[in-house]
Amino acid sequence: MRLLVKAPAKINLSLDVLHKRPDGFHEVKMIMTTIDLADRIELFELESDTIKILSHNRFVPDDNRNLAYQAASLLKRRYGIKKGVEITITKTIPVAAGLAGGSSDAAATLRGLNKLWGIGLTVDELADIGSEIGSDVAFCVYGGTAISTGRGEQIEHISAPPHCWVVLAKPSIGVSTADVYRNLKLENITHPDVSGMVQAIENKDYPGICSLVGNVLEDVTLKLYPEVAHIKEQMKRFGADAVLMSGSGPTVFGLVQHESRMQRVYNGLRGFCDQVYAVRMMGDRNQLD
Ligand SMILES: C[C@](O)(CO)[C@H](O)COP(=O)(O)OP(=O)(O)OC[C@H]1O[C@@H](n2ccc(N)nc2=O)[C@H](O)[C@@H]1O
Ligand SMILES: Nc1ncnc2c1ncn2[C@@H]1O[C@H](COP(=O)(O)OP(=O)(O)OP(=O)(O)O)[C@@H](O)[C@H]1O
Repeated sequence: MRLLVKAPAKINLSLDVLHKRPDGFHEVKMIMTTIDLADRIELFELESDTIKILSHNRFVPDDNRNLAYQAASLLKRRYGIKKGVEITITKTIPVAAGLAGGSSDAAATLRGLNKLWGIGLTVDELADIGSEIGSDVAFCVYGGTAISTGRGEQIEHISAPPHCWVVLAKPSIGVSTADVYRNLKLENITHPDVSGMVQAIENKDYPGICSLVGNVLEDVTLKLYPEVAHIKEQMKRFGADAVLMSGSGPTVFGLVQHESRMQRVYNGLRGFCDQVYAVRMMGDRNQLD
């Protein structure tokens, strides 16, 4: 049997770090929302007891370092599954970009294998399993829009933000999330108003959302990679309503309400950045699969 699953990217509209925890992770409070930029995961059931990863992207590992491999392996071990799977990953989401590409591939693999192998887990159970793979995986299992706390794995769903365009620009560098958290100076950060952002989203208050975007990891990545600051400036100059780095970066996103303005921002950025995308917010949970 063969199954196709969609693995959409996320952006962080707000990202706050509260403190460093004894386990080395950081306690976060953030708002994530799904966007219409997705990898394609194809699952093909194998009778032999193996997990095979196929990907044509040289930055994506094809062994047990791949988060989709880890998802399949975890399900096999926990539920004593003796069958195997061939996982073909067609990447659209840029790699090491702050868009949770690997996490979403893992989440889609969990959702898909739950069906393919007939395990019968609920979505909450799949999210719990996902959080063992990475902090962003639980959110990616659900999709939609949520407040994430803990190390990112505790999910509280909220309503979708109002429709708008999201222009994404990724400079040609990959960023290590661990490096960015390691370089964060907790005593120097200006905390974004996460609760205000929740209110603005619930009220479908687009100007409110634009005025409240904030990410405490942005300053860290901007210092490490000045080209990210340059992209931010350009995106503002071309007229995006709000501009912010997503996750640990380096992707910068701009929110734009009107299509003509979106075209201006998109075309302007394409002039000096290889990876530019114009997509829609997809912050409603029911739009997954
Ligand atoms: C930056 C974000 O993408 C925002 O959504 C997430 O916080 C990171 O999520 P992720 O990539 O799934 O992160 P993980 O794979 O769990 O962790 C990678 C590394 O980032 C650091 N890390 C991650 C999450 C967190 N709350 N605190 C941390 O300090 C840890 O050093 C960890 O070893
Ligand atoms: N399925 C996968 N797709 C992409 N990268 C993967 C995958 N599995 C493992 N990786 C590894 O994970 C690293 C981070 O890639 P990924 O695209 O998930 O980062 P990210 O978008 O910054 O994630 P996040 O926003 O959750 O921090 C890559 O450098 C790659 O080696």
